[in-house]
Amino acid sequence: MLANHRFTDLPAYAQLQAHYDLLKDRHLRDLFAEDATRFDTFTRRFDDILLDFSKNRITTDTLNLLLQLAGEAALPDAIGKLFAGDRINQTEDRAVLHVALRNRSNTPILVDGKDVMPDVNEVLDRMKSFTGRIRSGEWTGYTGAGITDIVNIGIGGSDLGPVMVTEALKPYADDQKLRVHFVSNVDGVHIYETLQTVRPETTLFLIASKTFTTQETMTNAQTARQWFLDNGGSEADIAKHFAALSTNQAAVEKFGIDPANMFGFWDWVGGRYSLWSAIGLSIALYIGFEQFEELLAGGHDMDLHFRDAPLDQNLPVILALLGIWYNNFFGAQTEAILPYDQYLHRFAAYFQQGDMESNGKSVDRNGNPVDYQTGPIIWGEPGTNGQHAFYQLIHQGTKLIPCDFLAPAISQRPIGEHHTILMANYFAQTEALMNGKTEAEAADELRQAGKSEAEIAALAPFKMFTGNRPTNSILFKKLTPRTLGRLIALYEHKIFTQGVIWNIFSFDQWGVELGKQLASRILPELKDDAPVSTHDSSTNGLMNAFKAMRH
Ligand SMILES: O=P(O)(O)OC[C@H]1O[C@@H](O)[C@H](O)[C@@H](O)[C@@H]1O
Repeated sequence: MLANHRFTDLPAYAQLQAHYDLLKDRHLRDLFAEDATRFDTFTRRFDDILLDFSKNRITTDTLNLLLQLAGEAALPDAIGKLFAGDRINQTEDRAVLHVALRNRSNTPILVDGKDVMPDVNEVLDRMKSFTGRIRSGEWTGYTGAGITDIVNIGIGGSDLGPVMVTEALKPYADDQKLRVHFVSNVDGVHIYETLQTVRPETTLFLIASKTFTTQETMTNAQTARQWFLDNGGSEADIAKHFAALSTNQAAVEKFGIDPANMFGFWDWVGGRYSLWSAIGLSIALYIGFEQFEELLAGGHDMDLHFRDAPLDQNLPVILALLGIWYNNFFGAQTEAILPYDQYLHRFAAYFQQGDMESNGKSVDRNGNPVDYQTGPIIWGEPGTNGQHAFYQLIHQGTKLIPCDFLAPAISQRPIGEHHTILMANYFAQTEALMNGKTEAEAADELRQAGKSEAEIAALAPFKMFTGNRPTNSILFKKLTPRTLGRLIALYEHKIFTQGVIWNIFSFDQWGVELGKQLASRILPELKDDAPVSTHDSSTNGLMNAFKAMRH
C-alpha cells in the first residue's frame, strides 16, 4: 500500500505557494540575463537523452521546494513499492508491474512471493519463435502462402501503443514485406476500409484485448472472422489466421482461437502500460523480435534510472515536478507534447490515454474528493505542423500552456536540408516562447519596415509577444527502438510520480465504465422502432430522432 497524505497539507505545498507569489511576475528573459549558467544548472542527461528545463519559470529554490514536496509525499518509498510488486493499484487489488515486462536484467520480481519473471520470459520466448516463423515465411496461411498483412484488432491500451510504436519505428521495418494495420473503432467503417486492403489467405488477425470482453474489439473480431469464412477460409483454417493477445484464456477459447495461438499476460499489466507485453506482438512482427527487445531494453534503462537516480537528477521526477508546478500553482490546465519527428506523430495521442486515463481522477487515496487539480489535459501534434495551426494560441493566447519539445539530432531519413530546417524551427519556437517580443521591439521592426508612427502605434500591440511561456526541450540522438523505449518509460514514470504526489490512484480507470453500462442498456432500445421514453428528455428525444432519420 502506498503511504497516504493530503497533497495540500504537505509543508512544501504552502512554501511553494509563497514562493509562487514571489516568482510569478518574474520574466524568463530576466532569469536568463541574471545567470549565465542557467542552461547548465537546469539540464540533465540520461545517456543519449538531454532534458533542458532551463526555459521554465523556476529558480533553484523552486526546484528544491518541488524536490522537498516529492520527499514529503514519500516518493522514494512509492517507487520502491512499484518495483517490489506491491499491490499499489488498490481499488483493483493488483500490483503494477509493467517494469517486469522489460526487466532485461531478469532479477526476480515477486508478486505474493512468486517470481513473475519465468512467466514473462516464457511468453517472450513464444513471441520470439512466432515472430520468426511469420517473418521468415515458414508460417503459412490456408493456401500455403506466407503472411503479408497483420491486422491488430484492439482498442485503448490494446491499440494505441502498438500504433504509436510501429509508426515511430517504421525505418526498422524497411527490410521486410509485412504490413501492419490497426482496427480499433467499433464504427464499421474502420474494419471495412482495412479489409478492403488485405486478402484472407495472407492475413493474420491479432485479437488484442486484455479482458477479451471489450465490445468494440469483440464486434470487430467477429466481423473479421465472418469475413474470413465468407472469403475462402474455413473453420479449420482459423488457427492459421487468428491469434489472441489476452489475459482471459476461457474467452479466447470460446471465440474459437487455438490456445496455442494465445499470448498471455497478467492482471498486473495495465492496458495503457501493455505495449511491452504480448500486446506488443504486432510491434515485434513488424520490426523483428531483436528490435522489440531493444525497445524493452530502453524501457528497462529508464526504469533503472527512475529507481536509482537521486531525485534531483531523475528525469521522470523532474518532468513530473515541473508539471505540478504549472498545474497546481500557475493554474495551467493543459500540457502539449510536441515532437519534432514525423515518426512520433502518434506520441501525444498515446499519452492522452497514458496520462489522462491514469491521472484524470478527483478522489484521493482516502476516497475523499480532492480540492486541488490533478491530471492535465494532454494534447499535441508534430512540429512543424502544429506551428501552422495552434501555436498562435500558445504564443499569444490567454492560457499558459507548458510544452514539451522533443527532437532527434539525427533524422532517420536525412534528405537534403530537411532536418536542419526542422531543427531551426525547433530551437526557434522555444526561444520565441521564452523571450517573446516587447512592444518596443515590435515598434522598431515596424519603423524599419517604413511604417508611420501612427501605423506603428496601431499595430505594435498586436505584434508583441509577452513570452515567459515555459517549455522543456527533450533532445535525443536518434529515434532508435532503445531510445523510444526510454522516452515512453520516461513519460510513464512522470505520470506515476505525479499520481503519488497528488495522492491519487493512477492505475485504475473507473471513469470509463458508466458510458459502457449505459451503452449496453441503450443498445437493445435501438434495435426496433418503438418510441423510447425511459431516459431524460434529451436522450429520449435524440434516440427517437435517430430512429426517425434512419428510414
Ligand atoms: O484490452 P481491453 O480489455 O480490450 O481494454 C481496452 C481498453 O478498454 C477501456 O475500457 C479501458 O479504459 C482501457 O484502459 C483499455 O485499454
